[in-house]
Amino acid sequence: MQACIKSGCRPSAPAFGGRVRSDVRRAQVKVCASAVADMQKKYGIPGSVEFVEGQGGLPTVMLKHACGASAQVYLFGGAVCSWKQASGDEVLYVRPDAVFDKSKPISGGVPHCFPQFGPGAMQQHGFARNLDWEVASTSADFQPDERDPEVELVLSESDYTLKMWPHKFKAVYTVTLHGEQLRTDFRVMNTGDKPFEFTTALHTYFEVLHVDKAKVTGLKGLTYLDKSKDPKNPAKGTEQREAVTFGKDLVDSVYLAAPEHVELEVGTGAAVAIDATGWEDIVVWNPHLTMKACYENFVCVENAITNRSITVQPGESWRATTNFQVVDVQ
Ligand SMILES: O=P(O)(O)OC[C@H]1O[C@@H](O)[C@H](O)[C@@H](O)[C@@H]1O
Repeated sequence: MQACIKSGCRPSAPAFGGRVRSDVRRAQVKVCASAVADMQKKYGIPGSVEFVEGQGGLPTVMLKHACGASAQVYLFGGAVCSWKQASGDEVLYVRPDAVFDKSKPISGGVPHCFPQFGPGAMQQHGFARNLDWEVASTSADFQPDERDPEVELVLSESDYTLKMWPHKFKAVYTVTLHGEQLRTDFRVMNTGDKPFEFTTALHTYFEVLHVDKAKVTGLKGLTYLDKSKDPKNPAKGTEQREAVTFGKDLVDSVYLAAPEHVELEVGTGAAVAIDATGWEDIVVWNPHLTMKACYENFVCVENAITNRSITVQPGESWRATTNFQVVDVQ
């Protein structure tokens, strides 16, 4: 039997919020409706991959697995904003202050931090979560006996990105549903003629029953940088606890050279197992009272490259994958 994220359930809070000026919104929705229809015609796969308008009329792609699981990906930011189990239970979290008018990144789901995790020279977390990604392809192949719906998104340099980061690149992000598992594959290619460097993360927001009950396991013994007091001069330490806990204060730590498998217990008896390749660090973040309205409901566990920059030579690429799965707490 599949583990259920909400066993020991509570009613979930509405995931999406935010207001957009109505005239802006009407214009945006009109443009978007025809763009979405075009995408559906070109890339839609009946029953598996469907292009629909999301919040604020933004284009999204819905991945639907035969088991009943689904994922919704916004082209703005290339952000997975919903991942539901076959039961219909949501695993990710979108903050109530999230806006869907492109005035800022969507605060929630799985935003990209690229080409900078931050703090640093450019805007916090870079530009990839502020831009429209393009659909490169979709598929729904048997893997092996059911179809795995998949979308491949791409982001390349533009005048906007070149001003901040003077490099030619192609970022390719593939999101797949394999049964109830959510899989991501992120590749960064250097399409220019000089090497470049970047840091990056998948800034994943997970819904928890209550932050007091949430725990991240698998980090014991690791060196961490605690950014909660001074992000520019983090305090270094070694994690002594079997589980990182939350709810008493701001938690904002980067765990270096993290293992490929960590788990977030969400407080219901279920956990999200995160299996990664290519990522090196894990960032654990909960804003505590700096976000009074919602901090009790989520924890971010972020696969990241933060402590050193990745260098990619011209014509070469870097790659990292994640596999998210709901499991029962052992
Ligand atoms: O940009 P967002 O989604 O509000 O997230 C901000 C937080 O993102 C986390 O990744 C950082 O570790 C925190 O330091 C930062 O405050």
